[in-house]
Amino acid sequence: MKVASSNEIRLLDKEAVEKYGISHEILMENAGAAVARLILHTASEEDTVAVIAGPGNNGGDGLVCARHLASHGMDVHVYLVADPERLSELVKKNLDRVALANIPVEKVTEKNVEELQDVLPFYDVIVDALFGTGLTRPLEGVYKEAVEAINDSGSLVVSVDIPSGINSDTGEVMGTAVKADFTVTFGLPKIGLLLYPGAEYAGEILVSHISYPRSLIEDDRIKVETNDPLYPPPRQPDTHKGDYGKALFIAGSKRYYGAPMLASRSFLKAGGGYSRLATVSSIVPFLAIRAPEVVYEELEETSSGTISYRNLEKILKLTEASDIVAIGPGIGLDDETARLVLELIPRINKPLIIDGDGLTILARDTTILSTRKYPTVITPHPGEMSRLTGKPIEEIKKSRLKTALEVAQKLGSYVVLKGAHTVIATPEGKAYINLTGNPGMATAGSGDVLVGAIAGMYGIGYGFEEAVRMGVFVHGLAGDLAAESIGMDGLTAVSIMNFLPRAMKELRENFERIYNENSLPVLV
Ligand SMILES: NC(=O)C1=CN([C@@H]2O[C@H](COP(=O)(O)OP(=O)(O)OC[C@H]3O[C@@H](n4cnc5c(N)ncnc54)[C@H](OP(=O)(O)O)[C@@H]3O)[C@@H](O)[C@H]2O)[C@H](O)CC1
Ligand SMILES: [K+]
Repeated sequence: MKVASSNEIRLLDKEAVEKYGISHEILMENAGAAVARLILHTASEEDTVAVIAGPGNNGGDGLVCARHLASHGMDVHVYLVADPERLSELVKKNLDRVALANIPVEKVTEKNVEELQDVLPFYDVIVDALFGTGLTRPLEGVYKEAVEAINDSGSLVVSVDIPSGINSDTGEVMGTAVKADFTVTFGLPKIGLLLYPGAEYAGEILVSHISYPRSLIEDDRIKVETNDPLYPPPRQPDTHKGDYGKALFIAGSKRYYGAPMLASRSFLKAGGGYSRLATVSSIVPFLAIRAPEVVYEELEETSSGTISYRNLEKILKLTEASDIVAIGPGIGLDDETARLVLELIPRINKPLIIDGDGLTILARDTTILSTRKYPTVITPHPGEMSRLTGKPIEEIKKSRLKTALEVAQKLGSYVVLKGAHTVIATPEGKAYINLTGNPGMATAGSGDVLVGAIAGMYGIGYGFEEAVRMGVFVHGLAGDLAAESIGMDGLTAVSIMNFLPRAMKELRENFERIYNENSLPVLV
């Protein structure tokens, strides 16, 4: 499903009216009715409802909702946090309709806003219709106090379009924000609902298309989408291991032999066919015990136990017999090894995954990617992204989508910026926000399993972009299945790896359910 910025949704809003003859009044009526429908599905008709309406169209949606709930016999009160004289004509029209339907309306100002703290707890349901995509600055004064009263109420909170106070483009909290149980968002989901902390404040998100024409919902001008799963390519019956991809992992060192094991083994667990690990000879005997199904290529090592530059030609030869190559997990930062990595990246004539220390080394000279003729994906966590861009981590965490898109464009590479939620950006300027995964996956080695999962998706036959997307999707799904089975606390990278087969089985056998459980529900 497409995910819109506030500007894009305003553009779609404008085109719905100007190109498709759908008036703002119809859009607002559908929006308010959608929120009412959710409440009628969720609460009981005996419940009492407080609608907190703000000064703009978000408030207007709230007023429409109030009218629909009242017509179902619910006990509804409107608290108008706005100057009625400054309302737009359409919002004023809906305020008049509310008054004409004898729905009590109380004006909230600085003088009486603190009373909300006392009265809101008596309502079963609170509709947060203060601000939506028109929020332009941090909430202060009466609005801030209204939000805090909503959050302190203990009632069921339903936010209209976006929790008031959440920035619809970045997910940032602007001063303060409503913590909703549900958010009904209109037209298309907003980016700020899918990026933290907005994603946490939104509660359960439901989308209502409010009669937007399908062409607007699927408009290619909108470059961000949720990372919805794609059905896996069929596994042919008469196959041999080579059919599911031959992957080469250039990884590991005397100090880090967990990473190469996790990456090369996850490739097989995700369905890949033939996994080769080129690593320092001193750790091969240990790895061979833990991962006997991986084929090992022993490499000469430096005095610090990392892969020596002397292996350059041998490694290039190995890449020729591979379908996809991954470089970096646990490879270390030894100067000689770094020189080898910088020499290999432009000369590996295969699709390439660069991860871990390989990214820290790449940060020394990202221009080497520009000569590559084959697709590349980099899989940084925010710290590695900070080294690649020179931007502070805090800034990256606040602008994950923008940073991923910028770097993908600049490096001509796919970017997987890990974290909640992981963002995938393409060199063509598209982005996917992944919805699988859970906090338990923030564990050492999780990224190494992701490398193997991406390579495995390519191995089973997805195209490169699809393999990157689906690697992220199944990695998160495996983490979710693992958490379901053993809880989040004890979730380790090995647990995630061991649930990759189950994730693939679920994907093949219960695709519809997996799809529905991991994409945004449309409110009907
Ligand atoms: N997308 C659609 O198809 C539909 C959207 N609808 C609803 O419309 C809102 C967006 O409505 P809008 O009127 O643009 O803005 P808001 O209602 O979110 O905000 C109202 C005004 O509040 C002012 N503002 C902004 N930030 C603050 C602040 N921190 N403190 C005080 N006031 C603030 C701002 O006006 P200013 O002139 O003061 O800047 C806003 O304009 C969308 O979210 C949907 O709910 C349609 O109703 C249905 C279709
Ligand atoms: K809102």
